[in-house]
Amino acid sequence: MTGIIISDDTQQLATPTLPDFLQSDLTQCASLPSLPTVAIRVLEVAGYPDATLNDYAHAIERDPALTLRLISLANSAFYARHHTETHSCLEATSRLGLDATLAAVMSFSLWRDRQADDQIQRIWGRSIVAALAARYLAEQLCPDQSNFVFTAALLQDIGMLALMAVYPRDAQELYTTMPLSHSQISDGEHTRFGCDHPSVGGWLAARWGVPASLAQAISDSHGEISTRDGIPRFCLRLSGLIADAWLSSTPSQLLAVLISKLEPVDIASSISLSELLNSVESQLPPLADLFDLTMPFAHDHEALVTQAQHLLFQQTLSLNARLDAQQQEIESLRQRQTELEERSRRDPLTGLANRAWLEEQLHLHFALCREEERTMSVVFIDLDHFKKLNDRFGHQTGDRVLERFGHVLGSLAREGDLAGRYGGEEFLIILPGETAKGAQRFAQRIAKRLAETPMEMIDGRELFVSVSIGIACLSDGGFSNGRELIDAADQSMYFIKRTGRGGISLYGH
Ligand SMILES: Nc1nc2c(ncn2[C@@H]2O[C@H](COP(=O)(O)OP(=O)(O)OP(=O)(O)O)[C@@H](O)[C@H]2O)c(=O)[nH]1
Repeated sequence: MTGIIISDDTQQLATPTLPDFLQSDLTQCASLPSLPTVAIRVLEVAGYPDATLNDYAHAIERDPALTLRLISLANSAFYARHHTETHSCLEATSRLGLDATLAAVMSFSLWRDRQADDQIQRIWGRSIVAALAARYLAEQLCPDQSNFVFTAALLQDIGMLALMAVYPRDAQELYTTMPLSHSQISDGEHTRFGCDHPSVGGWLAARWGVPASLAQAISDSHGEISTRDGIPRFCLRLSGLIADAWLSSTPSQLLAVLISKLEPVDIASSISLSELLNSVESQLPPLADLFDLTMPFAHDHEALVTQAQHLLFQQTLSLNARLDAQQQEIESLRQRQTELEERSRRDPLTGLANRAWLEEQLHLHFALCREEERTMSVVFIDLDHFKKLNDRFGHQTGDRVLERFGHVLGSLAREGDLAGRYGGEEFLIILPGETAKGAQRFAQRIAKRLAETPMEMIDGRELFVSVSIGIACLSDGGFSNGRELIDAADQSMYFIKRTGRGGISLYGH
């Protein structure tokens, strides 16, 4: 038998704190759920480390109605499975165990003087379903804590009773929207009261003087489903969600959500949801009778769980389809972005790199070659007498010549080289790793190709163009940046222009 023992340790657990206004309203509320003297006396007994069952029984026997209820509970199918009938308070208490006795005393006491309106019926209905589910889970996962988990689950919603007493109208509005899940109710409570009912419940329980560990469990009862805060908390929190599903008009949908929440929790794979629901259903009627409750809905559990799994499967399929569609969209956006980036680097007439991309790449290669102590060269090309060509044959012919020249240049550049149009009829080729001699050979190949290849046919006559080429090599000039390298190649090119055009000049040679 496991009892709730108040030790110094448990007393040190944090008492839930509430907003000041709420604490003051709760404290001043005359109709706040309270415990009758007998329940207070039982709590006092629970506080003695060496309290005996006899002490409990004596405290309870002062209230004959309560005693009768406890005896009925002990004789109910839930507790009496393998026992003979109990007739005394002492026998009942020893059969129930201290935790269940305490929970029963408090629940009956709280329940007894309340009008059994629909709302309260639902709150207690949920608590009872949750308590049975919590007990089943705890028996599977942490058997030595099952009484504690049962008690905490049974009392997890007492904060709702307190809020109904203090703010009847607000609570009425909020709770008539039930069946909402309790996480939705908690959101509404936060908006209206600045905190939710589990915190209020924990505060109220602490005020009654229940063991601090129990008050803490009540205030933690609606947290996230994980085993991070321990298995008993996991059972407690899961029990509330099961009760939400049980009471819902669309149980399979809530169960589907629940199954997906349980998927990442390792320990959950050992729980059979349909067995759990069957167990709750078989134990519910006697317990509901004891509380004079209309029994919450009965369900076909096998069908319900299958339906929930089917629903989850469909949701997963449609989620996957949505993810696929999103993935495709992201892929096509990525492609489009790559295309746009590529286009923004190209000269539209020749298809070669544009000036901005040439300069960016030149600075990169310059820095890299210096760092790796490699050389590099740039080749600056200017078409000769291009103005005359335009004037004589027209701008369109000029464009076609530029386009074809760009094609020739592109075909002569090797992998790793970057050929581009620097502006107008000027072209630049970056040759990473290339010496001045190598760059010169490259320039000669261009000149040779131009001498052999007409750039245009005009009235059946071939039109050839010549170019002036300047070359600068990193090893030849003590250059400190890419800009200086281009300027040097440009100067060499102008030397050719000045000395008659159609030639190649190497900077510094
Ligand atoms: N068709 C065409 N012409 C262009 C383009 N860009 C620049 N030009 C022309 O190219 C000509 C360049 O003239 P200049 O700078 O005097 O050079 P040049 O006539 O080649 O003389 P030199 O370089 O001294 O041989 C100008 O008439 C520009 O209008 C273009 O995209 N298409």
